[in-house]
Amino acid sequence: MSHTIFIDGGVGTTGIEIGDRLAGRPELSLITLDEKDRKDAAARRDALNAADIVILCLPDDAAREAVALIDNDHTRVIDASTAHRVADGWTYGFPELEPGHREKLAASRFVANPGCWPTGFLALVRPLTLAGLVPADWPVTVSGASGYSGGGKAMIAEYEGADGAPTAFRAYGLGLGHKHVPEMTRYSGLVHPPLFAPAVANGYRGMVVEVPLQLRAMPGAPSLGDVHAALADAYAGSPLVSVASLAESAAMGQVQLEHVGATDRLALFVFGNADSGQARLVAALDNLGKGAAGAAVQNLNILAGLSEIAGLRL
Ligand SMILES: NC(=O)C1=CN([C@@H]2O[C@H](COP(=O)(O)OP(=O)(O)OC[C@H]3O[C@@H](n4cnc5c(N)ncnc54)[C@H](OP(=O)(O)O)[C@@H]3O)[C@@H](O)[C@H]2O)C=CC1
Ligand SMILES: CC(=O)N[C@@H](CCC(=O)OP(=O)(O)O)C(=O)O
Repeated sequence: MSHTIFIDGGVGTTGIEIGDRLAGRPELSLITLDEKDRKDAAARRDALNAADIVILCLPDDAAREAVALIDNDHTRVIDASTAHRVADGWTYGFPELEPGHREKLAASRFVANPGCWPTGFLALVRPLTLAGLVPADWPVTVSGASGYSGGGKAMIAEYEGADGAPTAFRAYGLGLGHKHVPEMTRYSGLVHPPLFAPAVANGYRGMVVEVPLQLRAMPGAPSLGDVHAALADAYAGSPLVSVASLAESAAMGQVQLEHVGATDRLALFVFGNADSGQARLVAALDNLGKGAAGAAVQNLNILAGLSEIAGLRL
């Protein structure tokens, strides 16, 4: 059976990455619009309604408009923007979130693809709240650095353009109202918003997301082994998410922005010091891979009942 797909915003940073992953797959047929039509509401309406599955790679307002242009009762939507991530009627597109979530996604019509930062954060924290190792009211912090393609065409131009004044590293989100915090809070199972301290590094793609934990101060003072076991159990057999052993992590001693390269993998590490009872949990991913395009294609595969990793970069 062939599935008709339309990528709205197909020539943007995320849209191009998705197109690359869908190319040459005989089970999919792609609707594309000419350059002159790609922002034309009538042309987009036709394409949106002709598709079995649409992937929205648009700014938030344009994504809301695209959903409003769909006037049939069957086109299924995967929205890569922030517009619908905590909206009623939408399923959060992180299949690994918790047991049973993949099945919920497979039966959904409207899927909101996670943000890149929440992907790393939730992968580290959700198994720990589920296991009761991190209490729901624990004050959690998440920090990290992202490649500048995380900011789309505008930030790429800022770093690569002739007038660009690229800096090696900049902290942002300093007002603590980053748009990813609501989805981090809701899907982690935490009662309070995590304190989120992001930064951009002068590299095109890749990100390192870190959750530090003062294990000795937590109820039951969980060990590094307890934390590692909960993560390893949660992702056992996962084709995309890996959890390094404590020994591997300790031997590695560092995680680079480029750790997974241009792939759709998500690599998790537990670092720490058993004597001080402190841990640094780290997720490495590609913001354009599992952080955006890889997740969108994984969700498309799940919705269409295809192999979950078809077209993905392993
Ligand atoms: N970059 C990343 O790492 C991630 C991005 N996302 C999300 O994915 C979405 C796309 O981001 P990204 O690809 O980075 O952004 P880009 O700015 O690179 O691409 C957005 C595309 O949408 C097009 N567009 C804007 N308005 C309309 C419209 N009304 N109709 C049709 N097309 C329109 C733009 O056109 P034009 O080319 O003319 O500007 C552009 O091609 C955003 O919501 C972003 O938040 C999610 C996770 C990670
Ligand atoms: C480096 C950088 O600026 N990154 C973006 C997030 C990229 C992403 O996940 O996008 P959406 O949530 O918009 O879909 C930011 O922090 O706003």
